[in-house]
Amino acid sequence: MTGTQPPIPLDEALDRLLRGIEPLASEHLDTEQAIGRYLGEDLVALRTQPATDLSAMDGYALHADDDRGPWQVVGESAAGHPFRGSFGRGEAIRISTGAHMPEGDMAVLLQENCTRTGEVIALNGEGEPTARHIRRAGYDFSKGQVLLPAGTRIDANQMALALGSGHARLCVHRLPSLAVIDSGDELAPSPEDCPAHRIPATNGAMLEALARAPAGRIERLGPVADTMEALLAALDNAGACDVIVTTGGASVGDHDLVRPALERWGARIDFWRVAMKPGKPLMVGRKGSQVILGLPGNPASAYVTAFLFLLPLLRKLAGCLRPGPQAISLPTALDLAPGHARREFLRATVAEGKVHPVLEQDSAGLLALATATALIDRPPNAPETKAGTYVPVYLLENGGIA
Ligand SMILES: Nc1nc2c(c(=O)[nH]1)N[C@H]1C(S)=C(S)[C@@H](COP(=O)(O)OP(=O)(O)OC[C@H]3O[C@@H](n4cnc5c(N)ncnc54)[C@H](O)[C@@H]3O)O[C@H]1N2
Ligand code: MOO
Repeated sequence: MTGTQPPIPLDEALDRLLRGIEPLASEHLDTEQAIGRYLGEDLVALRTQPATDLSAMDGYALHADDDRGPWQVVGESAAGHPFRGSFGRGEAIRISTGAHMPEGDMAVLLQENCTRTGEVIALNGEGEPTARHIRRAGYDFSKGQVLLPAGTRIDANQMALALGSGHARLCVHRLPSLAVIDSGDELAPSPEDCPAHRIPATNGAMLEALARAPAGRIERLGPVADTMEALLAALDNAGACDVIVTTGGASVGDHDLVRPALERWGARIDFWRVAMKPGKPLMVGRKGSQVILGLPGNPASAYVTAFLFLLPLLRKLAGCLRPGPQAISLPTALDLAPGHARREFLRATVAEGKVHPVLEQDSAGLLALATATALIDRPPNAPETKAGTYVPVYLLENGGIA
């Protein structure tokens, strides 16, 4: 490929990046250690829940056809301590929330709907006994039922389901390892030691933080100098990682060496330049099974391209079923000027159900980037868009996927 080809559309670029990417191998982990991993196989219930009918309320269990009272309280079913005997009409069992219902066609009388005198309860006019307060056996899930498909991310709530359905261990995919290489002679490693001709290196740390959830091990290499030797050495050091992401040096300047360095290193460049703003000089290469993403150096360009390309790539390697960010639709709070020929991602905030583009959209602006909590997705050559019109939006929290 050559650099003279026009930028390719974003959807094509994403398709070319993700096509053929297979999830990494799976392994078995203790369920509580599987947080943040993606299921390697469907989660199938090993037990039925609830295993028997349970009371959903504190009160009294009685026969469903015996709803007038009064009743003699002849026993108790507490959570973890079922009532083992039998009882007749005119009798009731004290029952607590989560306790086993006695066998038979039962109803529950809430304790606030009766008056208790010694061992006798009577209706107090506030409500009747009802079977609605019974949680039926298996209403939640049944043994053998597929509960979550392979590729689902295990977060706190999915972990609870896995434990509840009987899984002490889970089959989950390995998380990809990532090397982050930032380059540029102007980059100062320490923000406290930064003369005027330099700027603090921010992209490496930002990309590491952004990728922390879907990546396993992350290696930071850099900032490295704008020389072929320094870039080749960094690429050699990144050799064992599943994914390498570079930032800076991706454009056409005399010191933009990432592409020639990748080619010299033996990588095949799949494509370079995507019709998006920010982020045009995005590059994708491969060496064996390794994928290399070359992101632009401007911080907003690096962030947006990492959000739209790096995170989905890592998620797909980690076994995620739907690795791309999910757009929501929100009304724009301000008029949007006619868009650019490239598909544009406006940094924005969300408040009171509306999306507000931030005023500074320059791709080098750190302050505007730090203000943003969302991206507005503007199609190529978008017409002027009036305030109140619904536009597609990606929320930045959780990589836009939660
Ligand atoms: N003649 C042209 N010039 C440029 C074009 C073009 O098409 N023709 N594209 C522009 C676009 S779009 C972008 S985006 C930038 C991207 O350039 P590079 O990827 O080569 O990035 P650098 O030149 O190395 O840096 C750009 C900017 O970002 C700062 N930077 C870089 N790395 C970091 C870092 N780790 N932490 C903080 N800041 C970083 C760097 O100092 C520069 O200010 O190219 C345009 N030019
Ligand atoms: O399109 Mo570049 O990524 O902003 O400045």
